[in-house]
Amino acid sequence: MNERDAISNDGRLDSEAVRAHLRVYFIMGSVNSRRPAAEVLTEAIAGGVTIFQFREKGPGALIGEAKVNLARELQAICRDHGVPFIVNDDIDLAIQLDADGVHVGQDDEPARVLRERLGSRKIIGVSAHTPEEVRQAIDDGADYLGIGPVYPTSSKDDARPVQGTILIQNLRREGITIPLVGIGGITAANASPVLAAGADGVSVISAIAGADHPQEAAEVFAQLAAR
Ligand SMILES: Cc1ncc(COP(=O)(O)OP(=O)(O)O)c(N)n1
Ligand SMILES: Cc1ncsc1CCOP(=O)(O)O
Ligand SMILES: [Mg+2]
Repeated sequence: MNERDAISNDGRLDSEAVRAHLRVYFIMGSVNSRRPAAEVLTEAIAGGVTIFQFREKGPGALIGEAKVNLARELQAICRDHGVPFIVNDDIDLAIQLDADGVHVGQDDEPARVLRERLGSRKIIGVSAHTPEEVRQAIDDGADYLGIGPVYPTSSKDDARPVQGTILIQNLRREGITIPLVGIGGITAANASPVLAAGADGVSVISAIAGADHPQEAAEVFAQLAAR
């Protein structure tokens, strides 16, 4: 991530820069693609991915040194292209790699604790599924939210019930302005209602990682999210 991009003069993250980075939020680990993750990520970034989350999770996921090595490889690609590199769940890995931020869910460490550990210059994203979880995450100092699953997904075994775009819509109607993305089953064909509901971007795994042409897939999301 370009430092000047998201850090304001007082050293805090600039919320509008975070919002801009959320437009095309690509998430991937080694299990999400039949091709090498580095190839897929490079192509996806060429297509317009604006932020990347390393999510090494699920059956067959790498562990130990192999996981760290893949994370380093993907982080280097992100760095070369000015794309923020976010680590899912594994806070120690994020600290070890000096990643740009972390994404955590409701079963992970709360944002308030993570802020203590990571400081003000790192991006902290939190998954939220209810208005209460949204309020708590904001109080705890989250920089952005991941709201979903919007549509059915086969990329997360323990996903919560599908909720459509209603929570996103309601949050915006209530005047909640925190940067947020929709996640879960989002494709080029169904992304528009998520953005129309008030999401700043769409977060996807399979629609890019599983695409025959990740660059073209990312280009379509980038066009839809360009506003
Ligand atoms: C952008 C974004 N939103 C939501 C999630 C889901 O996080 P979580 O609920 O912690 O589930 P896992 O991804 O850890 O299985 C996410 N990863 N990214
Ligand atoms: C990580 C996560 N959190 C809620 S749904 C989901 C999976 C999204 O993957 P896909 O874009 O393939 O549905
Ligand atoms: Mg998690």
